[in-house]
Amino acid sequence: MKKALIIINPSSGTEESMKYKEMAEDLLTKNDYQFEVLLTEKENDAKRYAEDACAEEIDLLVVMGGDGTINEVINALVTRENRPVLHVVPLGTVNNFARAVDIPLRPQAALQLIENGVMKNVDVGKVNQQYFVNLVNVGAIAEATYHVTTEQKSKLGSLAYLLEGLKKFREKDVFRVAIETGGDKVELEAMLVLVAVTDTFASWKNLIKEAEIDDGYFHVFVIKQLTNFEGVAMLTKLMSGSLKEQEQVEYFKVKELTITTEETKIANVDGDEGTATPLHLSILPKHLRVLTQN
Ligand SMILES: Nc1ncnc2c1ncn2[C@@H]1O[C@H](COP(=O)(O)OP(=O)(O)OP(=O)(O)O)[C@@H](O)[C@H]1O
Repeated sequence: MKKALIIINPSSGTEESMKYKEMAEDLLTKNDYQFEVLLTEKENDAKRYAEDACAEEIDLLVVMGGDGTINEVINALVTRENRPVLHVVPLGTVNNFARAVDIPLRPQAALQLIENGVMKNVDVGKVNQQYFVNLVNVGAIAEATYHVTTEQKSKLGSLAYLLEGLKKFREKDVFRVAIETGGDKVELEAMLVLVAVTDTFASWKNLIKEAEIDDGYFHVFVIKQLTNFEGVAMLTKLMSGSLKEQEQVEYFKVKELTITTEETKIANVDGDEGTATPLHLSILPKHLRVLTQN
């Protein structure tokens, strides 16, 4: 019999996870899995459970939660030899990972992947000692994230970040940044540096149309100082997926890079405060197996 583990964060999103627990159990039983269910109670529980699952050579790891929970699990899986297939049931408010990998956003539909999902190998980014599957950013949006309250987040979802980010843009917080890649070094004045693995940003898919989750590259955007008018134009470009065509944007497509800022800046890694500059980034191509739709 195949072995599975279900990890549930009962506090994620609208807290409806228990409704889906039984559905997952039924589907796993029907598909010849022997399984266990573990509920998280606090930060790092999901990470610990996922590490144990690797040690026990589990075949399938079902994770029900938001991006925070998924991020913990991914950080547990990436360094292990025996990595189970990851199956995500999105229960968060933003669900960037599910959007990026084309996992249905309706939990009932996502659960069906146990039966009819296909396996996709996806890239993972490494930044200093941390791993990420979506986006690292330094500057306005990174700082905005810390000012968004839980209440704003549950009311406005990803829009809350965008609004706080725009406020920061208006404050014109510019910093000097050096981007080094393969022996080349570029120095720029920036308001925001984005390093994307996927095409999804703040819950919108196709915003970074250059990026494919399995192309083996980072897509790096350095957004230079903008006037208010340019800021609006840039947002429009961003919404149409053509950010790199904006004059105030420098774009790099690379497998590894180092980002150094004049003063230490905190980088936001997949939605959470992550690590401080300098950032050393490298891509692990097609490193994780994830269940997605046909
Ligand atoms: N039982 C629990 N009660 C409260 N917090 C928990 C519990 N279990 C885990 N956590 C914490 O909740 C954090 C965030 O959860 P998660 O990202 O899955 O949901 P979310 O915040 O609703 O989703 P999103 O990030 O999309 O808004 C986890 O990183 C963990 O620290």
